[in-house]
Amino acid sequence: TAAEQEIQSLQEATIPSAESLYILDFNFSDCGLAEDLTSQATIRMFLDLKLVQDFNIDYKVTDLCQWVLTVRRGYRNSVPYHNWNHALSTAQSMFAMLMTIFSRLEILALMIATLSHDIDHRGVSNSYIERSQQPLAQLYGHSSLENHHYNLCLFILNNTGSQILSGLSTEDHKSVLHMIKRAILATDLAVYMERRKEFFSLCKKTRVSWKSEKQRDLLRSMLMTASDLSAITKPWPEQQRIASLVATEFFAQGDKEREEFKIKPIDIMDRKNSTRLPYMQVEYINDICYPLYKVLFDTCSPLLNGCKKNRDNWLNLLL
Ligand SMILES: C=CCCOc1ncc(C(=C)O)cc1-c1nc2c(CC)[n+](C3CN(CC)C3)[nH]c2c(=O)[nH]1
Ligand SMILES: [Zn+2]
Repeated sequence: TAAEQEIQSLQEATIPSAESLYILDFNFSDCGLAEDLTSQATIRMFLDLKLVQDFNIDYKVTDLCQWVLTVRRGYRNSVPYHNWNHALSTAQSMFAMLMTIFSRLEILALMIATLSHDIDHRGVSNSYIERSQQPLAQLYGHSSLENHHYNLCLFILNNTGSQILSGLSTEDHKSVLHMIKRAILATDLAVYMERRKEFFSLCKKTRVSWKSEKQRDLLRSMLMTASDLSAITKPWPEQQRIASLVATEFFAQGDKEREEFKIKPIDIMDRKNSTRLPYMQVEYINDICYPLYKVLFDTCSPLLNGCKKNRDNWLNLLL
């Protein structure tokens, strides 16, 4: 079949180096990459993080190739923003950020979680799903989308031919699945806004030893959000391209909320507010994004600088 063909050619492909794919750059943008190169870039990240050798992931016998292609196919390219490109750029931010602070097993969990964290996203938010009483809402209640993304991620990991965790000991397997679940559920912004208070107060302490599992779990969760929102740190032209994708998706949800629920959508999803977009963006950056990058990278770092520059770029549209 075409799918088998695709796996075959990915298996046989010579995977380009990280440098030639620019996946170590914080300015990385996936919009230039052809589809098959996005799968190869994913394989390259697993190879360079030594995940394939450390966890003897079956690479030649398709497992990793099939897993990557199955995850990629799990995203809907009909959705303007929450599609495979978003998953890849989220994983690429994590890849670029992964500090030596993390163990091999944590790196494995974070790379699988970033790539799988929005799988089968429908282009609508949790609140829309809860209000429309979709089966997902009955099934999961809160963080319904994130629970769904995790369950699909688990399903693919258990599928014959894409069991990239089959080489792990029972104990490692158990803890990596736990870390993946925590990491994917952490991408619900409501969860992030709640847990970041604790993280910010922790970081205020002069010396923080990221030794306790509880603190490491918190740091992994914060890095998931920092990766998930990393589009806000990209160079201005890329930022504007992404803004129109996000607007397309958000305004479509707003239209549906007006039509189906006869309610006024929240500002960011109301196309009637599109003139206030720069203002809403400055708010979004100030309230949600900037505080996280500031604390995470208090020294001047590409992500913090990128985010700061874009706040000024949006401010300029206001003046
Ligand atoms: C209509 C929106 C177009 C502009 O919006 C954007 N354009 C570009 C980027 C980017 C480059 O990351 C990001 C955004 C952008 N993204 C937003 C998100 C999703 C992470 N949220 C959540 C949803 N929840 C509300 C309860 C908070 N608010 C946002 C916002 O105001 N702007
Ligand atoms: Zn996401």
